[in-house]
Amino acid sequence: MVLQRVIRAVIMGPPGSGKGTVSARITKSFGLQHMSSGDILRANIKEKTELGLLMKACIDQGQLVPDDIMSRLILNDLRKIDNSGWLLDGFPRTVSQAEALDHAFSLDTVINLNVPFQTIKERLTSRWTHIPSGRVYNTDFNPPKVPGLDDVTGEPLVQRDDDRPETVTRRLKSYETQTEPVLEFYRLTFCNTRTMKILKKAVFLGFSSKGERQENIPL
Ligand SMILES: Nc1nc2c(ncn2[C@@H]2O[C@H](COP(=O)(O)OP(=O)(O)O)[C@@H](O)[C@H]2O)c(=O)[nH]1
Ligand SMILES: Nc1ncnc2c1ncn2[C@@H]1O[C@H](COP(=O)(O)OP(=O)(O)O)[C@@H](O)[C@H]1O
Repeated sequence: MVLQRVIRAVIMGPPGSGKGTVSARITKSFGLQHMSSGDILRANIKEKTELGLLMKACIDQGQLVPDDIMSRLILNDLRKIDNSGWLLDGFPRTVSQAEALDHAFSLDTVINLNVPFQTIKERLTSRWTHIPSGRVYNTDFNPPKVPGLDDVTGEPLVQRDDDRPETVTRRLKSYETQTEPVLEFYRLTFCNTRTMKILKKAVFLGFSSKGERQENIPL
């Protein structure tokens, strides 16, 4: 099904909660463009751009890229694709980024994946990624057809440097302190300033601890 009107949506959730996996399904079903901040940063690292070289150490250590750099990068890219609908994955990660996005675009929906940290730690140790496309696999949940190779291109899969257990712990901590407040920001923004029409459309999606069940919880 391809939607006729432009939909602007954000998908949130801790690292490893399944944002990339779920985004691929949503964007295919609804004809939206998928924009992943992590994929954009990893493409810059792979191509050894100035930004990629500067940000690699920060990302490998599980720290967030500075807000001003990130907001400029993502908002510029969004403006280029804004004539079609989009689903934003990995941005905003701080309240400051959410405010920058809010000044530039009006969102229709925020989706939140609620997955316990212990489940995330297990998932990330078995995550394998095809860096050029951002496709992700999992040796338990959705293994590639040929072990170690991407289903579409046949190119090798890698384990991300920042999926090491000690870095994952740091990223989850940063999620708690810097990103969870963004959920509250959206609860307040949607409740206070949007019209009832928009409010009715806004949903939070909840997933069970195993990530399989789905609930629609109106804001
Ligand atoms: N068991 C299980 N694994 C999942 C599910 N969704 C994603 N995964 C796996 O968990 C890992 C993290 O998912 P990913 O989409 O990369 O998460 P992101 O970091 O939030 O974008 C990957 O190895 C996925 O294959 C799910 O619903 N159940
Ligand atoms: N919006 C953002 N603000 C700051 N840093 C970001 C942002 N998006 C991605 N990054 C950096 O890139 C890393 C990987 O991001 P991402 O691929 O979204 O990982 P995951 O979904 O596994 O958390 C983050 O840990 C962080 O260092």
